[in-house]
Amino acid sequence: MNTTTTVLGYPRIGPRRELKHALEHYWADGDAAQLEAEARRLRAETWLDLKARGLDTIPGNTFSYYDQMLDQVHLLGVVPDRFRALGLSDLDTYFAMARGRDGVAPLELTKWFDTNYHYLVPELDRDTRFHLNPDKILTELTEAREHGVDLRPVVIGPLTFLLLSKSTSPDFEPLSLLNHLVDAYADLLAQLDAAGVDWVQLDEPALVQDRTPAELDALRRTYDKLATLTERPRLLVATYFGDPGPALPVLVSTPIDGVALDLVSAPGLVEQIAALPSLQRKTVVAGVVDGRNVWRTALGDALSTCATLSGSVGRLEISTSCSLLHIPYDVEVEDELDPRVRERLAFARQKVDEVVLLGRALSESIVVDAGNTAGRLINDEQAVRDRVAAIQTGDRQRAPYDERRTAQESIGLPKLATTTIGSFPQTVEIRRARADLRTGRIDQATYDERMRSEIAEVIARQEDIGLDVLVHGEPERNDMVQYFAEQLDGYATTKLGWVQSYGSRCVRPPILYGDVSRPNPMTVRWASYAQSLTSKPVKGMLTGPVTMLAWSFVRDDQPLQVTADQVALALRDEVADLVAAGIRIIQVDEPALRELLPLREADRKAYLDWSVGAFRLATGGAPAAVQVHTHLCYSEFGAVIAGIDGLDADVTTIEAARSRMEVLADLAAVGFRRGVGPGVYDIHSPRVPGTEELIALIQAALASTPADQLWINPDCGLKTRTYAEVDPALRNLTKATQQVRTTL
Ligand SMILES: CN1c2c(nc(N)[nH]c2=O)NC[C@@H]1CNc1ccc(C(=O)N[C@@H](CCC(=O)N[C@@H](CCC(=O)N[C@@H](CCC(=O)O)C(=O)O)C(=O)O)C(=O)O)cc1
Ligand SMILES: N[C@@H](CCS)C(=O)O
Ligand SMILES: [Zn+2]
Repeated sequence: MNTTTTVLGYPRIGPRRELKHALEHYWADGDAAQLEAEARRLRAETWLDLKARGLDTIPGNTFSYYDQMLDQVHLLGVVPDRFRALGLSDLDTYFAMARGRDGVAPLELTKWFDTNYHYLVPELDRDTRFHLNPDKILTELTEAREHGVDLRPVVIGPLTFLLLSKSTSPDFEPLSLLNHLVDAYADLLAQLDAAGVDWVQLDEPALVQDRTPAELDALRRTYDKLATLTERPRLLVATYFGDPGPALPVLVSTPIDGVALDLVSAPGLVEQIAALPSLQRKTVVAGVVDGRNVWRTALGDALSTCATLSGSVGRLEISTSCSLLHIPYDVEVEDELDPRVRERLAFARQKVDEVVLLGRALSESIVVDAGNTAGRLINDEQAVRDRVAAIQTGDRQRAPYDERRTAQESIGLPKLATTTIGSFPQTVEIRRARADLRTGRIDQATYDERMRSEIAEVIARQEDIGLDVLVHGEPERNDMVQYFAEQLDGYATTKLGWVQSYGSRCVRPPILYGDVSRPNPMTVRWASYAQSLTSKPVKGMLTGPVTMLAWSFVRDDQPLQVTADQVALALRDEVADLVAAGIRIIQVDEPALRELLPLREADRKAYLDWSVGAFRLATGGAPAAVQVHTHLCYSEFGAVIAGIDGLDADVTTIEAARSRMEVLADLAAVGFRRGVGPGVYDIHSPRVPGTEELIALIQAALASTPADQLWINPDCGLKTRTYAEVDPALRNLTKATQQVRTTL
């Protein structure tokens, strides 16, 4: 059987974060030619590498200077007026939309489905018209041909584009622009056809979420129209991150040429494929290699899935389940990883090799090493599993809130208590100290001393600013997840396993490969040092179990719920140690609580049960007099309001500045009565909020939240900001709070 191979997308930040460095140079010195040359080099490197590895079809337009949704805004010519009015070059207009400029707010940044990648949200209104601008895609086609490579351009499909866009006119639904948008796609397809493109990939991940009958009808109309055009390449519609459910029969009833399906997150699709006769005339791109986790594929299982499918489809193409954007480039460079862990891993390059190997095995009937690593758990700790098995309901239950509230009065906080979320700016000096420790230029004692002096400065600054609850500033943390993973057994971390989070910002998700336990306290020495410098309360600062999983690559041999409880028990021990060290307030961050929420409503309750349960297990041992805080950010919270209440934290700080405090009304609606700190300072923007503006936000918050319940704080941690921004912003925050207090 002639089976071909492909991947749905590829990382673009560069194996050594070359694009990050080129972007940051450009933003500092404006040398566009240098940035463009580096981008061209990275694109060519990717295409040639994929070709050399033997991939049959190479995806195009997977490179982006910042984000694929932002590219689509440029492609469709829907740049909001406020950016056009700046009169900048195309490139600088693009970056202005991503980062803001001259007091103009950027597009909103939000999470891409249930991943840790952030996209920029297109803004559409009732007057929006599309003006196609396909130069980027066409130029890349030409560039690739110069290297002897033909690409399958990847663009976001029209449905997903509209469903992820934001309406900026009242009573206006972006979906009402569909007819105009489909015309623009028709024009695009004609131009790609004229450019000699064979296949184009339209990504429609929005189909794996619950869709209304009207949306399914829009789906049918869209692809009926696009697929009956005479001047077009062959159309591959890709869904990923789940099961398209009722959207699948609708989609395949249209005359599109192929469909890509994620058989890793939805293995049940294999049976559905067999039951859809129209697929016997189409190409099915079978996502059998997990594109978003790092475990080697069980090749024998994947092979038998492909063999089953081959009888039910017109043509089979082997692929990854989704774009490889979400995993690092190359495990081969990770020479410090425990070999027992490393041999179980496949990063993007190795996933491509797996896809190619599967293709050969099917086409040439060669035998592959089954590669099944199941049953070879490393760090198999019976004691950890026994402890999880022995968890009692009461372990997730603190004293009643009223009792806690009375016990916590001794902390002595005013109404409208002010605080920050934890991190202070990660300065060049802090990062350099960590790099110097890594390369041996300084020793551990010197590094520790530098961190202590940073903590002392941060404490003194907060006292001077007049904040009520202080933090130590998290200078010692390279990342809020990696820092803990480095200290927990059962977790590995990488040297170069960078994954793009947004724009030039990257993270190195740790690898949770076995049973998790905490050999030693992880934060106590920093927290107690900070507390020793002040009579004001210092918050201990931990990352919660759900976020520890969401921002890691997690073992897939047991339910997430069990792994979450293992991490929670390690954190519970840390909480106990912080309490024993005299810390009276402990924050357990769960910014990813919303992110892991299942894409379909039907799966959400079970998720919220275990995720909230894990948080409560981590915090359940805190005595009544210890105030537990949590912090959530990066999303809209409507769907998890009951979960937030369920966390039972004494104080919840939450992103709100950009949503104008709407979250408070949602919380009030579920009878939320514990402390709440809606962020009044949007830390995602370099802008310093003025005192009057902050007073207005605090007063808006007081409209739905009583003063003795309300906290005043920024939206999120300050690590990405500079002191020139943070210092005046926090001074305005305390000043605004004092003024509002006089009116209470
Ligand atoms: C809160 N967010 C986080 C998410 N996921 C996480 N895992 N962590 C998060 O904090 N998801 C949602 C959001 C996303 N937001 C951000 C915000 C900022 C960053 C970011 O700044 N990333 C840094 C890398 C951070 C890091 O790991 N730093 C290390 C290594 C620093 C480094 O690059 N060192 C250089 C040498 C530097 C020198 O010599 O001066 C080197 O090694 O070459 C550290 O501090 O030690 C980034 O640079 O992109 C990410 C997500
Ligand atoms: N404590 C962390 C939370 C970020 S979501 C910080 O302040 O950076
Ligand atoms: Zn945050």
